[in-house]
Amino acid sequence: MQNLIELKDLKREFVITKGWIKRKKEIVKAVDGISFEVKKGEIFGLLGQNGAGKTTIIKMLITLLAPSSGTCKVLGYNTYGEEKEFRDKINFIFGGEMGVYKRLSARDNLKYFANLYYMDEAKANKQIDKLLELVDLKNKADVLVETFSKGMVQRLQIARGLINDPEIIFMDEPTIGLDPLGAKILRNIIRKLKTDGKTIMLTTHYLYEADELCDRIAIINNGHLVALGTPQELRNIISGMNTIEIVLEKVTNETIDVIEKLESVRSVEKADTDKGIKLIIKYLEDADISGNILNSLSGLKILSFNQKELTLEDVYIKLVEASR
Ligand SMILES: Nc1ncnc2c1ncn2[C@@H]1O[C@H](COP(=O)(O)OP(=O)(O)OP(=O)(O)O)[C@@H](O)[C@H]1O
Repeated sequence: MQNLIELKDLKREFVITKGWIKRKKEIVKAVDGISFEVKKGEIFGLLGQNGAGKTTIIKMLITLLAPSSGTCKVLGYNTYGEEKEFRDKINFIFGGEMGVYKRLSARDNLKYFANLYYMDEAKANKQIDKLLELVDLKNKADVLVETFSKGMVQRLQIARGLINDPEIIFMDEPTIGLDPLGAKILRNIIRKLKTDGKTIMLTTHYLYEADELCDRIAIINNGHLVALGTPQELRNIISGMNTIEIVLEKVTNETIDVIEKLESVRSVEKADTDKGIKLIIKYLEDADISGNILNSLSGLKILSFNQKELTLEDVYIKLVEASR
């Protein structure tokens, strides 16, 4: 499959000044030697904590920021120096940002952005109708954006980002600040874009969202690539451990000792919760251990028993902690 994005040993530094009296210069290595490729038609996720370097990567890809060194190519062109060759074939959507005009209607906003691309009027009108339909704003097309909910504004931003029918769409936290339903609608639109053949790179803090949407995920920490793969491949990196969560009315330390000593159990954590005392038991994946655990709890009142599969969150926390 064709690579539409290529990063090779990409770096970006910022010089910041610190201190009031003794002003001192410091170098921040926002992106510190990152390499990966994104294939045509992929939904590729960048995941990482605040300050990991995600936005800096996106900004270099969309030509807003020059790299300090390394290769940063989009559609085969260098993002710095050859930006004119591909700028009209990409677009970006920043979550939570007001990239649309509140005093205009949805349709007039899109007409304005179509004009910036010198689109022919008939072609623009056709594209606008198609996009309003895609983001489910057809009924609100001629209503002022100032009356829109956050979810509607964000859907309009998606339409704005698609006005030039880009091959690649970059999205920086597209669902930030949306309620669960609004976020779900947006995720469905992103999926639809993939089926229409678009390539999408997005950043998100929501692990569930990355797991649900992305074909592949890059986990970034402190400007470094910590892991890269499909959600399943990432889960496999730390596979080998499963979790059972049990909530009990009460439990003694002796009982916890007994569970800890069971073969295959690797750790037992105790937490006081509103619902009772929760035991979080980590054990080797292949072991069939629930029967032994239940035996050691005989006579105790079990309020809930939950066998949990490994989530992307477990992987993320483990990898980010290991990379510190
Ligand atoms: N213009 C700038 N000047 C100085 N430092 C910057 C600048 N832009 C980013 N940084 C620093 O670079 C690092 C990476 O920032 P970046 O915004 O890329 O992180 P992020 O992963 O997108 O974080 P968030 O999830 O909070 O948006 C941070 O330490 C940040 O403070």
